[in-house]
Amino acid sequence: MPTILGQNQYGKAENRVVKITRNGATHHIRDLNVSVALSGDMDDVHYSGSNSHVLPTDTTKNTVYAFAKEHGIESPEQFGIALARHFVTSQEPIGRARIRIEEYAWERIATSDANSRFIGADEVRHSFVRKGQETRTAQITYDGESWEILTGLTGLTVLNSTNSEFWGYVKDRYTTLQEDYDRILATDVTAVWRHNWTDDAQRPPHWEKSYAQTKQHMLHAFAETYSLSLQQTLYQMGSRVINSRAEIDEIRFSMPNKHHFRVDLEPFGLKNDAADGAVYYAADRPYGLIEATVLRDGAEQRIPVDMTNL
Ligand SMILES: O=c1[nH]c(=O)c2[nH]c(=O)[nH]c2[nH]1
Repeated sequence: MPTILGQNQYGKAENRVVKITRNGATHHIRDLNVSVALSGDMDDVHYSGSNSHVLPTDTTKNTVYAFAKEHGIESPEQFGIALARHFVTSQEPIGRARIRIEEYAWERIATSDANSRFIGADEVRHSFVRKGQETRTAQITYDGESWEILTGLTGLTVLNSTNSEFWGYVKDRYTTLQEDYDRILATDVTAVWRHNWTDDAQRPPHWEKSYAQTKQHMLHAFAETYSLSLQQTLYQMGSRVINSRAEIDEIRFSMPNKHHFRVDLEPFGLKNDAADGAVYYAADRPYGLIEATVLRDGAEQRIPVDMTNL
């Protein structure tokens, strides 16, 4: 049977880069996981094994580390842009570069008052604790002409202990779920959003500020929405981001409904009402999985449906 080569890409995945920047005794840390995928005129290496167009994946790894040293890491987006531009513009056969980045956040360990009497303040400026919060993600794609910058986060765990109801749903012969007028709403937010910056001729967004504020808008919308379903909360979070951030046209969410079931304590003669402060069983699986994209009116839907399940 004759065959032909379809879509293909290659590169080094999951390069773990930790960059320390020293400002006197105060150090700064950026901790990234960077994956490179290159594509272009790669027929020969697949059909005949000729490597004449192949920049080794080992070289792409080295480039990631060298760029961290040479250019620093101002933001995952800036770093990904520098890398993608380099691969596409320096290698004739490479027409497209996709850089995926996860960033792990760290925060400084605060000195205890007792210790600061014994050690200089400077001595603790190099100690960090990994933040238990979200992982930041980025995917940068460049075809030599235009950019697509997808930023996101995963593992942002949030919980409302009230202001959530779920009732009025379809009931068929298999429905056993009781309507609930005061439940816990908890989820691990995974989100990916697309910036409308595509053109080198225009000034890019301030990536650091944009990320921090987008996350805040999501958190505020989660906390401030009186929820009748997780779907409604998701939509409120997306709308808040689109309405508040002019640089973002599209955002996609994947949010598990982390069910908390009120425990039946009647056998022990105990009431367990939400209104009095209840005891819940936090189930880990199965979980409802609510996923949707929220778009600026008129914008095109471009974030792939499965982008949030990588
Ligand atoms: O917010 C919810 N949305 C649903 O679609 C759903 N389905 C379900 O059983 N519980 C919930 N909760």
